[in-house]
Amino acid sequence: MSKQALSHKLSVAPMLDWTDRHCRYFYRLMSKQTVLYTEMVTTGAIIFGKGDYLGYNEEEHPVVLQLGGSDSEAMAKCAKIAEKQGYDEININVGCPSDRVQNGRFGACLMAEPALVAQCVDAMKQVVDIPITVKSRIGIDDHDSYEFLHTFIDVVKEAGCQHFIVHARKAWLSGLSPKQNREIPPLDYERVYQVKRDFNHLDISINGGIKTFEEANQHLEHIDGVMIGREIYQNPYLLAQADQQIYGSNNEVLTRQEIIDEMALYIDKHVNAGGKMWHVARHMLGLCNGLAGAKQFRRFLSENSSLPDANGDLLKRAFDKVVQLQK
Ligand SMILES: Cc1cc2nc3c(=O)[nH]c(=O)nc-3n(C[C@H](O)[C@H](O)[C@H](O)COP(=O)(O)O)c2cc1C
Repeated sequence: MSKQALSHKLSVAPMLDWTDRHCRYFYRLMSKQTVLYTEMVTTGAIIFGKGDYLGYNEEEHPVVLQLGGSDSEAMAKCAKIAEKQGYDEININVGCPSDRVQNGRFGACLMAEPALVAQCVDAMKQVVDIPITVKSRIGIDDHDSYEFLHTFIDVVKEAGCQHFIVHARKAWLSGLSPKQNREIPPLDYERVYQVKRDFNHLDISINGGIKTFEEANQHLEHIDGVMIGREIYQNPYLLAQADQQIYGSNNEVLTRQEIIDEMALYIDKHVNAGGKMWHVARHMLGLCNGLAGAKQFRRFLSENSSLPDANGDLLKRAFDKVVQLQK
């Protein structure tokens, strides 16, 4: 029996070097319902790597592993490992344009090989019960017609992928850095809405340039889910309103002070286990954005979180600077 698909009305995008386990723990404090994606992890790292690439905190559920690869055997092997670890879903990266990723034959270049992506989905579905989903672009390079996107979805859905997250900007596979390719060429939301109209029975999420929950709710009139990346990373306190504003729930909205207190405990645990405060605090620099003292908070953390004795108390002291300015 396949496990139930997650409710993806809102998700935080997979972001390499950003959405690690500490970042996701922080986000989960603020929203119980938003779906969280890991950074992309490659099949090579999981199968041959020495690090703990799949580690996460139990509190993070619902949490999705984003996998990079295109060898169906390796993808199936990793899917099995991830399911055993307790991940709620596995998402295939068909959106990253970087050269490094293209050399490994995964990421956005796979949009040109829908049969290969379908083969991966099929192999993975044969060995796990959790959903297998795909994150893609609307097109790549000169393959930017609606038919190209339609064919991609059509072929991959036949293998049993029921949920597609479409970044509404095409990928340039050469000539632009991945960073530049997150701003150029322009977004085309209408194209993603068209996918939903044509594949009404599939779950379709939209991604790219979404900054507020008002915008998100407008998209949700056309589409099943909204994925937000950079805006949440830069302004994480936005997430504290997500359960109420997106899911219509009565979950309590944590104050920044409550978040600081919880994260101070988490940092102490991490530091006592031999970790570094900065690895957690770096994701929290934007927590006070919009408040007087936000700059001081950011600066104090940046300057002090790498000191050898940095711990949860330092986070509280950083926030005290903000509290003083509110009086
Ligand atoms: C620092 C950074 C790292 C990213 N890493 C990944 C990744 O590992 N996998 C992926 O599918 N997309 C990755 N992306 C793209 C985002 O998931 C998202 O599609 C993109 O930022 C557009 O959404 P946004 O405008 O809401 O940020 C990354 C984006 C950023 C800014």
